[in-house]
Amino acid sequence: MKQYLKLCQRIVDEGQWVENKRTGTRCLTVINADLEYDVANNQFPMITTRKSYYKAAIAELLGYLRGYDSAAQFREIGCKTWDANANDNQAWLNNPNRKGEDDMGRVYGVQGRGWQRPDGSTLDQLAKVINNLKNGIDDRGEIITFYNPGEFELGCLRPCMHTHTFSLLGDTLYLTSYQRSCDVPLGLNFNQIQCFVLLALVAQITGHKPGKAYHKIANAHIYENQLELMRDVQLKREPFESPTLTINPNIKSLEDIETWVTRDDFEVTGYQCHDAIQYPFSV
Ligand SMILES: Nc1nc(=O)c2c([nH]1)NC[C@@H]1CN(c3ccc(C(=O)N[C@@H](CCC(=O)O)C(=O)O)cc3)CN21
Ligand SMILES: O=c1ccn([C@H]2C[C@H](O)[C@@H](COP(=O)(O)O)O2)c(=O)[nH]1
Repeated sequence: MKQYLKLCQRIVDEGQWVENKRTGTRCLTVINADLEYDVANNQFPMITTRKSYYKAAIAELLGYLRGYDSAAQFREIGCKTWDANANDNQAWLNNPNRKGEDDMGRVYGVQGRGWQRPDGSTLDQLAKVINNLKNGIDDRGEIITFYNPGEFELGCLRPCMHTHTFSLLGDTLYLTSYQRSCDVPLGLNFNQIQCFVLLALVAQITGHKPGKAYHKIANAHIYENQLELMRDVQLKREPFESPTLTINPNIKSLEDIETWVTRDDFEVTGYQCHDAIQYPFSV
């Protein structure tokens, strides 16, 4: 939690204003942030200086792992975060590749589970990584990437947290996640949780101990219409201790994740937080 507040304060103190053409809203911006989550000791990185909707963040991750491509599928599992980008983003609405209401196109999990090869077949990146890790193999390329520049025009948004690298050292599993663009008040609250849960979950289904998750961010920003709430409200609050996360131990395979797991298979204990803050969202 301290590292999150430190990054927010750094943006407030040292950030530079950058115009953003896509949203039309300027962002106070810094380059390069490194965050770390201690999954081994179950220090669940939930924001405590405002209410965090962690179940929606986990549902979003489950949707990515299942290869969802529609905001309706995300809504069904308890996550509304893709409604705006699928249905209110003018550039996407004008894009002839959009297949209708709620379509997100070839983003995130579509690339992760069905990367298109030139011969028309598809590659399931996630299944490859999980199979290898289950068999104790780390080929130094246990990488899942959602970033496919050749298909950007087929999706509503380029992936933000775009690449996840798993590393096995003895019987401990590590994760390094890369993010190109980060909405620190809104998105990072979700992304921290997702890095943690991705490592904890993959460790559980591949039979390893989780170590640390390393989260590397290139462009970290606060939108102009979020700045006052961050600077004058959230940053004035004292954080509480991190809660812990319990994952249903019956989750044992990728197939379980694909078929029956829900956001209610994840429970947080000892979460104490300040009042909710509603940050504006830029589409
Ligand atoms: N400008 C922007 N920021 C983002 O963080 C973001 C995007 N766009 N587009 C794609 C996804 C969608 N994400 C989102 C979208 C909405 C919330 C959000 O509204 N969160 C609220 C309430 C969540 C709830 O009620 O479930 C929050 O207070 O955290 C969070 C992440 C993250 N990404
Ligand atoms: O997981 C996510 C997804 C998105 N974001 C934020 C980062 C940016 O503010 C926008 C995306 O805009 P681009 O113009 O495509 O960079 O969404 C996030 O923080 N986390």
